[in-house]
Amino acid sequence: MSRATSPEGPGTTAVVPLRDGVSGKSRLAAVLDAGSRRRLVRVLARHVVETLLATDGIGHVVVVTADPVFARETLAGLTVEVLEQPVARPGLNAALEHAREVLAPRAQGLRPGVPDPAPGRLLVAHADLPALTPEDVTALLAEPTRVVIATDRDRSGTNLLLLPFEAEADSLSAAAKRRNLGFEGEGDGDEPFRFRFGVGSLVAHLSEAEVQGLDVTVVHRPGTAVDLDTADDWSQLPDEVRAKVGHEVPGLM
Ligand SMILES: Nc1nc2c(ncn2[C@@H]2O[C@H](COP(=O)(O)OP(=O)(O)OP(=O)(O)O)[C@@H](O)[C@H]2O)c(=O)[nH]1
Ligand SMILES: C=C(OP(=O)(O)O)C(=O)O
Repeated sequence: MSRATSPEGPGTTAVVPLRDGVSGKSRLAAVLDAGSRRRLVRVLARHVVETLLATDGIGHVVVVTADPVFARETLAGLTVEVLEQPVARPGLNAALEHAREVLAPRAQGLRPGVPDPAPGRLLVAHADLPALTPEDVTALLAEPTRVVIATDRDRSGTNLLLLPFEAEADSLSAAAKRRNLGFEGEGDGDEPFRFRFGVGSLVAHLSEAEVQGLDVTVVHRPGTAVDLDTADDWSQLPDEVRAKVGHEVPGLM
């Protein structure tokens, strides 16, 4: 069941990055034609957004995409905000930076005057997690650390990432730590947590948390670990999840 969400409501803001309906799921091209891949992207994105909407503690769900028409069609009927990724900022990490820049000022004003035990948190959730449940999301939100990473099946990637909206007060020292660690192209301070999704993103995000002085928990749960990118991922899903997704995308069975 969907809960009503609004930018003014309490809770964590969830951001779901979503590609267009044409270029995604390329690693399944050998087993699925373009129409079926598009259908799959839609089915998975709806599942993730519905799961987030059904989770207590998620106050607002935002999808960031370069293809808002596809996203709106895909998510028709769901209480979700579609945020357009600027053409000048291509790629997954840039999409998330854009979303954070738009959403952070709103998050700061979520509940003026009301003490919040976990103010201004952002949850990034990939749009291709077929086994994700509200219980999984609740478990992430309940972790006591400021950063929570739900890793993927082989424990090298990041499928969900929970973090504070804002850079820590000591972000000047964060910039210095980055330079000490030999990261290139660093600024002078006031830098937020850098999104580093891509190959090896678990280690990259752990390094980023260290640079920011943020404590971190790594979570590995059946519902958060399988992002559906390959035929092998598909084979690892529980039977009931495969039956449900396979019913909607017949080419997968
Ligand atoms: N807004 C946005 N989302 C992206 C972009 N690239 C990937 N995503 C989303 O980020 C999440 C992880 O994507 P990936 O698994 O890396 O890519 P994919 O398109 O699902 O699959 P592949 O084509 O096999 O890489 C999914 O929710 C994608 O829809 C991008 O450039 N912009
Ligand atoms: C983007 C990532 O993974 P994938 O491309 O496998 O979805 C990641 O784990 O950071």
